[in-house]
Amino acid sequence: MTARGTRQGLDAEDLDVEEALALVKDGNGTGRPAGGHSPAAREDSGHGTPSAPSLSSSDRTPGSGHRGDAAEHRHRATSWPEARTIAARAARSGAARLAPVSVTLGDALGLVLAAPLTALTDLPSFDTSAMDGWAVAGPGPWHVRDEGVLAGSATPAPLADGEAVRIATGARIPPDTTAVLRSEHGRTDDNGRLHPTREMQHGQDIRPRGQECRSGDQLLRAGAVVTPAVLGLAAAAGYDTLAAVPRPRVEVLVLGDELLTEGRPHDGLIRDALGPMLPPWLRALGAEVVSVRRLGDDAKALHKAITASGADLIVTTGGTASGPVDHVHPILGRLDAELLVDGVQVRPGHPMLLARLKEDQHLVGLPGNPLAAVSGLLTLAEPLLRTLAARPAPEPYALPLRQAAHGHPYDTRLIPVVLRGDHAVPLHYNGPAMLRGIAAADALAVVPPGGARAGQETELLDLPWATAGIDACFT
Ligand SMILES: Nc1nc2c(c(=O)[nH]1)N[C@H]1C(S)=C(S)[C@@H](COP(=O)(O)OP(=O)(O)OC[C@H]3O[C@@H](n4cnc5c(N)ncnc54)[C@H](O)[C@@H]3O)O[C@H]1N2
Ligand code: MOO
Repeated sequence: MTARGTRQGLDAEDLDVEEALALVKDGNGTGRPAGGHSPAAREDSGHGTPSAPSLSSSDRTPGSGHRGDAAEHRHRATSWPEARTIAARAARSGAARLAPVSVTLGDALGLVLAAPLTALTDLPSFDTSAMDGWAVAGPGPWHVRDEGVLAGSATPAPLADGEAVRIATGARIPPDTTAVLRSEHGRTDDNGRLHPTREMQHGQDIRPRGQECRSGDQLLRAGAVVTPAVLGLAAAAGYDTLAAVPRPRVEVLVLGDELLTEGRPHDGLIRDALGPMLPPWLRALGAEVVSVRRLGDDAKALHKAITASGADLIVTTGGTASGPVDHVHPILGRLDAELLVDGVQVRPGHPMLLARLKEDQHLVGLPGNPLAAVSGLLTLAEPLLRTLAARPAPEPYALPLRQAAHGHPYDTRLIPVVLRGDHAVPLHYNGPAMLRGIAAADALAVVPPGGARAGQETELLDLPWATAGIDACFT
């Protein structure tokens, strides 16, 4: 590690917990192309502060003989915005579209309506009292009937002029009622006659039948997201089931012989971070995760799992690069898959890929480094799943950065940030193998090639739970 790298490590450890998780103390200025650092210094760049561009190993060593590979990769790699567009477009092709299903209200939350929500009844479906009090006929004083009218009761007898009846909010209005007098606005005299204590308007506090809608009115358009409020409206309007776009079915295949599913890392083995992280994140992106399988680095098992899968989307983790046990590319080749995206000009995560396996089945290959996998998830899986689920694209938004963020010379960088006031504050620990930054983040900042100055408006990708809360997005 360079002196700079060591210094940054100490800086980070010297911060108190809040600061260490939150704020970048940077000013390093190492956003320069390869050549100025030893590879060891560049690897994770001192606790992953945004000080150095995450150049791939072949980029790092000019004249090492790998230069051609890097240039070739960059040539093939898709720009970050284009990769997202391609992923969304892949889901739009006719065969990929998911046929609408009929789901009970209990299962519809978060889905998108496949048909307009049309009222099956007038709302309210009968003239109803808006208040507790008396239904009255004509101007007061009134003679009050003995029996009152409660919500849910059958049609009450008509009122004669000068007559009143006790009525509850939501109860049917007796025929010939002219107004409802609120209980706090009526006084009964010694003879038991009811007097108004305020001036009254004709029809006051009566909700007439059809005030909100008539049977057949369109309440919501196809494409509306089913929120809790939509469930309430649908029930009120007479629905038991809804026609909705189903959640895309996703199968996760976790690759890597080095992965442990419990205990502490030991003997060169590490914990699988993606198995626990991806399923709930995919659900928050609208997917139904049908299975999570750990396949090790077994090419045959991977081939079999892909060919046997009936999922709309297969997500693999690891094995995207060109190491001896990186099987994803060779197997996609054997399967004659169409590589729609083969590498993206983004850091971390540039080896990510998107392939069409069948007309209605895609595969997103996430790199194994955990933050690189997050990058792939948001770059390729998010637009694909969102489009398959017919969800609306989030409105793009930007905030100024509190501190400068060093960019990669050619590629987009995604950097975890917290939102403080009207600024985005870049976080430490944003190296490709690190989750410490993203675990404390509210969003990812999209830093353009060349970096962003302090105060520069920077596009943000929200993390679903940061805005909606943890329960709202994992239904
Ligand atoms: N010669 C090159 N080597 C590498 C390049 C390159 O361009 N040329 N790119 C590097 C980058 S950038 C990334 S990212 C990785 C992508 O690697 P793979 O997708 O093939 O992933 P693996 O090699 O299987 O794993 C990489 C790294 O991540 C760890 N890992 C894998 N799965 C998990 C998991 N489920 N939970 C936690 N950690 C995981 C794995 O142990 C490795 O440390 O390639 C670079 N190499
Ligand atoms: O930096 Mo790699 O791009 O870790 O994914």
